[in-house]
Amino acid sequence: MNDATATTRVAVIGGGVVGTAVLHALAHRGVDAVLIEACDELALAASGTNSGILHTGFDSTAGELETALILRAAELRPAVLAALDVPVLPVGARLQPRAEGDDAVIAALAENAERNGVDVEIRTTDGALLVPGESVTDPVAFSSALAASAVAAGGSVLLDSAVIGIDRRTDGLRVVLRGGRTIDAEVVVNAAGLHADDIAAMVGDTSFEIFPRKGEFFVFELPGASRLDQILLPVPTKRTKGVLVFPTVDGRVIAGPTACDLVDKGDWSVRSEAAAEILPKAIAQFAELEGLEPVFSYAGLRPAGRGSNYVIGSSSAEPRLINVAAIRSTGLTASLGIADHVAGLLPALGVEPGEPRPTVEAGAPRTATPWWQRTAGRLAARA
Ligand SMILES: O=P(O)(O)OC[C@H](O)CO
Repeated sequence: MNDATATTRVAVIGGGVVGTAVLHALAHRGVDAVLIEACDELALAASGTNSGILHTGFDSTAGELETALILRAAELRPAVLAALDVPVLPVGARLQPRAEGDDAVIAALAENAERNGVDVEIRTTDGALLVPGESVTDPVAFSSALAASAVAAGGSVLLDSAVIGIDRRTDGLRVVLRGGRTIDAEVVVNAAGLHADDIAAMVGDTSFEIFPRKGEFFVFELPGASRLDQILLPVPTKRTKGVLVFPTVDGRVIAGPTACDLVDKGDWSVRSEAAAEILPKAIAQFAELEGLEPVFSYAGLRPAGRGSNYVIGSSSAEPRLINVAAIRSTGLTASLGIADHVAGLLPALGVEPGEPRPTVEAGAPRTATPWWQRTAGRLAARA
């Protein structure tokens, strides 16, 4: 697509896990679609700096759109992952009671899991909540493989293509890229993560605001034969799942994240106080971390909505723009469900997707450095 103006039925803005999942869903339904990403690689920013955990939704609030899409994603994921060469550790999670009152919280979480149809068990020996369906993946490989599969199925990806404007036309929207190229589309999907509010504002939609909720992580290498073969969860709150300790697909252990509300969408630094916020909580859950120096640290920025969560639907200012915004850290988990939901919004806008076809096989790109280092390193270099 080197022409100054290209035409597609659906333009997807944002090459994170949500945008790539939407492109994947559309391409596999025979919808002509182009993904537009500002960076020169996919899944930098929020998607490449999260935990990489695929949650089950055991603790999600029943009845919310976020929960419905997490659960829908869980139905769709096995078939998609079977076709994509993405590393996944199906290790399950454990929430250990530690304080007075935790038993009651665990009992309530187990009831919540049952409402959501998620398998959990309260271990009789110690009251721990076991969640066998939780797993760990590489979120960059996950996103890249979705995009590669989408391209193999007929979709297109434009990298290094920052969107600087959206113009209304009689038959759709014109997306204007830095450098002057344009993409004409009947429908535009706004999956721009941290910048979804900036994209919506281009059509006069100021109905939601995105702010960065920083999550810092510390990476460890365990000595000798020590290993962690489960995701360790603290008691979650509505705002955060708290400080987790979990194994990575490349054999390390990560502790984090913090949850620190910021203003600057470009601040990917790890704050000096982050270690004190993370390490005691991590050691309380996994004593083997005591005395170990982290080998790396990184910060992710969750695209949090100010007073909103999972803002998905046609913009009030311009129906042909579908916002997929305020997708917090569960976006990796819910991405396939989100994409399925977005595909269902298209017929009302005159784009009729076909029946979904099986995912076209595609490999995840192999990189010399692990995803958490590559992405954080790129962001630091750009800062
Ligand atoms: O703190 P939360 O709730 O945004 O969750 C962060 C976890 O790392 C998600 O895997």
